[in-house]
Amino acid sequence: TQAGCTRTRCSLRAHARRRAHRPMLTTPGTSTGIPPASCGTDPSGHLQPPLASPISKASAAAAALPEEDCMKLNPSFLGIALSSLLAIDLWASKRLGVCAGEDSAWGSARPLMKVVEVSGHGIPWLLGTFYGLCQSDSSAAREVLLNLLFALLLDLVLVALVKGLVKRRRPTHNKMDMFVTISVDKYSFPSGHATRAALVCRFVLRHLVLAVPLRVLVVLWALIVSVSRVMLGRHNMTDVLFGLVLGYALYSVVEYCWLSPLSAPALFALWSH
Ligand SMILES: CC(C)=CCC/C(C)=C/COP(=O)(O)O
Repeated sequence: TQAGCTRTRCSLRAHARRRAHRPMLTTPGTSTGIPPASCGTDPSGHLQPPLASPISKASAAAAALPEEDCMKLNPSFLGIALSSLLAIDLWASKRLGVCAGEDSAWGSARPLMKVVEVSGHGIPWLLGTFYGLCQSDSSAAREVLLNLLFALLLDLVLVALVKGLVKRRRPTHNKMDMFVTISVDKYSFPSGHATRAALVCRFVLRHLVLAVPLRVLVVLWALIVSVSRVMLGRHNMTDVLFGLVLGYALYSVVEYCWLSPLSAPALFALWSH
């Protein structure tokens, strides 16, 4: 937004300079010669005399510009809505960070929340899947586990890319005492735990034959992992919500690119005993 404003200001100044050095051939106010009511021209279409205050000077400069430029000066509805949403997000996330420290309101639950954190961490999931893959003796199980491994790796890469692009800092109340992190994990958008939780949840529900109570437990686990990110103060709510959406969508990509002995014979040959 800052860069956008600076660009708009520069373009205003450049426009104003060009106009000052140019004989007026058309009616000022629009490039078509029709004066817009909002641009500070008098009814005959001439510029109003310059005003004393800096704000008035800025309005006068804007008045000398075509209508499109005047419109750029107005803050957009989308911009205001987005800033308000982010402000609410920061405020609510701080209030919900009840396990952010030992001295927080629910500080005694912090060790339990950290166990939940490890249950959604990339390392146990990667190692567990890899171990399962080495141990499996049925080709059907190998296919599922190989695709889970592919999904987990894809998730790690995608989250790292988005974190590196967005560069949103973790909440100020977060203590950086997380179990194994990589460099982009100093950023918080999106939550890697939430993406993984949604992805694994969809994957497990689709490919494992489980009794209903176990299916409910899997969904509850994904929800608890996600909520715990905000409670631990690791994330703002929007990081987690976006993470859940991303993980859910990522599963569709995995399903679309499903690896099978037909589509990736070399990969399956590697794991066949
Ligand atoms: C080092 C490996 C293999 C994974 C990193 C997992 C991790 C630390 C993700 C960060 O999650 P949040 O974005 O939810 O804090």
